[in-house]
Amino acid sequence: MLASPQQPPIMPHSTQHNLMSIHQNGASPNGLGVVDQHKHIWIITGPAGCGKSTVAQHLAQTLALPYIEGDEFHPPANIDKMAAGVPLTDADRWDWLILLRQEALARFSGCDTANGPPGVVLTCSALKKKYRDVIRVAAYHDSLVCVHFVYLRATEEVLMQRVKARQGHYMKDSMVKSQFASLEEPTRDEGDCLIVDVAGTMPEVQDLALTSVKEALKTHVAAENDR
Ligand SMILES: Nc1ncnc2c1ncn2[C@@H]1O[C@H](COP(=O)(O)OP(=O)(O)OP(=O)(O)O)[C@@H](O)[C@H]1O
Ligand SMILES: O=C(O)[C@H](O)[C@@H](O)[C@H](O)[C@H](O)CO
Repeated sequence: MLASPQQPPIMPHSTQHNLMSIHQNGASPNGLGVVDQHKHIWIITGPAGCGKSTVAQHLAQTLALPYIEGDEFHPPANIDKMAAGVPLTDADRWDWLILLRQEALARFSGCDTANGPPGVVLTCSALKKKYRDVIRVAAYHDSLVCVHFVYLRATEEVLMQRVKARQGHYMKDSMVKSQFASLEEPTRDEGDCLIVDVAGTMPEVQDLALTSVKEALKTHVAAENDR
């Protein structure tokens, strides 16, 4: 069993780096009309059924960024456990979280933003603050990496309905309660989390998430310009 990783708190990266330029003509690799030298990891988080995959695919497609489906990186033992209706423990999740962090960084390795993607979109439930801290370590060794969480907020009742209606998925609605029991919603103190209400229709939620990400990037750019 792995010990719980101890990490010091991390400050939001948006105030830490120098912006290179803003495109004058609006054309940019990330589709936002903004170019900077940073590599942004957008982690779409929340309990089972909150819409992580749906939102992440939309963001990745619209912004032309690589997309990593975090659930594909669970070891078979974790999937078997969840399919059997047994909630994962912290110990079940540490290696998976580290793997996701490595996978996101791998998309940037060996490339600067002129050659590689300016960001990556990753789905990960990241239910607890200490799980988010594991992902935040991505920024420790590369000052150009910025980590942002997009938390999809919903009530337990809404997610019960959505998971119940979903066909052919190992995660059944009986697991939603335990997901909420583990959930530590991001607080303002964490500084790098966007919160998106997912009560609306799918297109509404996708638009909200996209707008939030664009706003966060603009804020990042403005903060860099002020430095
Ligand atoms: N805003 C929405 N309104 C109605 N249904 C939605 C909405 N967003 C997603 N759904 C549906 O809810 C279900 C869960 O969505 P999705 O698979 O994207 O969630 P998820 O967070 O990735 O789930 P999991 O973590 O369990 O894989 C899907 O059937 C999806 O079509
Ligand atoms: O941390 C967890 O408990 C897991 O990541 C779950 O959230 C599932 O992977 C996901 O919800 C699939 O339905």
